[in-house]
Amino acid sequence: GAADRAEMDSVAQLNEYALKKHLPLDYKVLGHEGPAHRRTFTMRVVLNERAYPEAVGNSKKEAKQRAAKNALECLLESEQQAPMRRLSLKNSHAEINYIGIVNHYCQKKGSSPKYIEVRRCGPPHDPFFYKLELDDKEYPVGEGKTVKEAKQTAARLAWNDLQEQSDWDSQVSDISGQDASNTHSHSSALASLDLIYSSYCTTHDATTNDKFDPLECLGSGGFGSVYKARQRLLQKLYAVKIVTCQEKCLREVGTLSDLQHPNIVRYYNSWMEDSAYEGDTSADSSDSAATFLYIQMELCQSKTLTDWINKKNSESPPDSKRREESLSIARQTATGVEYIHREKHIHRDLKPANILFGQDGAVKIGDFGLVTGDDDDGSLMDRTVSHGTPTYMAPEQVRRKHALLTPVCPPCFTTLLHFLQTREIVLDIIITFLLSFLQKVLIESMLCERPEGRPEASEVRAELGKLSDRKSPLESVTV
Ligand SMILES: Nc1ncnc2c1ncn2[C@@H]1O[C@H](COP(=O)(O)OP(=O)(O)OP(=O)(O)O)[C@@H](O)[C@H]1O
Repeated sequence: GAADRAEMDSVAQLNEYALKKHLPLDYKVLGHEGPAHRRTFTMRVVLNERAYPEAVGNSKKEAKQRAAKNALECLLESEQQAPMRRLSLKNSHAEINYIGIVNHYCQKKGSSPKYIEVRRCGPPHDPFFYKLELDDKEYPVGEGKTVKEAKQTAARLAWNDLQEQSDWDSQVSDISGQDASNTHSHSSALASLDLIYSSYCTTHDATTNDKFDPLECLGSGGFGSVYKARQRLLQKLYAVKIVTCQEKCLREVGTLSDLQHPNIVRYYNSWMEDSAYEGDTSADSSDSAATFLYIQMELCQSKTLTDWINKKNSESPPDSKRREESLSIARQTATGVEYIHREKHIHRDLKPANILFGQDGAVKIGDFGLVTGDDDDGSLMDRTVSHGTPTYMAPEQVRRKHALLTPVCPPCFTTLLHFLQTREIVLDIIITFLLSFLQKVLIESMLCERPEGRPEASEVRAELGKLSDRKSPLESVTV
């Protein structure tokens, strides 16, 4: 009836949406139940590598229609949650000025790119083919409806190859004549950011207002760099993370777009360029040579909790407010972790370097690159083992390496954060402060090797709340 038609429309609508946005769309059968004549099927939509809520139907067709409906509802909801825009995979090859990027690279390298027409035959509407020659090396042939488009494609393919080269970083730093490779890669990346943004924003109406001026590089991680950038229209400051797109980064974006909490770095938008999709949603994903993933986030202060701890440790005499501030940071972190767990995620790399502070000083948990779902397949140990940073791993993961922990752990307060590893806490702290009996009990319980023996993040938060109402032995002596 009408309901069926509505559901039919859902499949059609979702197909249309995916086609228009060039997003890979897949329907996964999760299982079936019951005898053959009364069998029910469970299915879910996976759109652009994102899984949507599952749906049950009396036939595969029905389950598919309902799954499409669920996905559409989620998409609609996320569209309405501006500015929390979800990852949108835009087929922006044509919008990114790869010729400009390659030119910029060549300029720095002191070499000149040559675009060579490969073959041109048939009637005038036939495509053009160009390849880029650089330093006597030829890069893959690019195709386009116009000469410009073919050259852009050739530049993109060359740019992808150039980045794959094992000596990519050193090449870029060598050409600058600077020994600090980082400095140069940063300025080069800043220029690329500017180029990419300029060309991207002038041609893509959805992001016309999102033009950014890159201001400075805030730091680099294993997968890319984070820049302070000013949105031109509103003159607002953001942090923009640019990464060569990998699974870890997509996971980070996927998670951040799900989470909205005062103690979690706020995500605003992200976009990527992926050469696997040329409007062909059935493209083989193994063929995907992703280039850049941009993640627009709230701009936090440049100092992390690591810096905070180091500063406090260097103060003499010790800061009398330290205990109070420590408890407040730990409480806010616990609140953030409680929320992450409630949303069925596990951070897996919680450590002072990944705890930032917002402009107002509030704690902001960041770097969700190792995040995992707590309903994923596999045991907790399987999912957490060999992930994270050894000093901050959960106790059961490092039980044979306790000797490592105590001396290596940053002194004082920091270990109060360890409970954050999926209820698992590592240790320490005890060294620096004269902790009250309650504090000791709390920390010891958080250090329990059995995950089930450790308190939930919510319990830790509550205990920390109680502790912050008490005066420390140190304070009672000094006051
Ligand atoms: N939203 C932000 N605001 C301000 N600075 C940030 C923000 N996000 C990250 N940074 C800073 O940028 C630097 C690089 O961060 P990034 O997340 O890329 O790497 P990482 O966490 O150091 O390493 P990896 O990604 O390899 O785990 C870090 O010093 C971090 O403090």
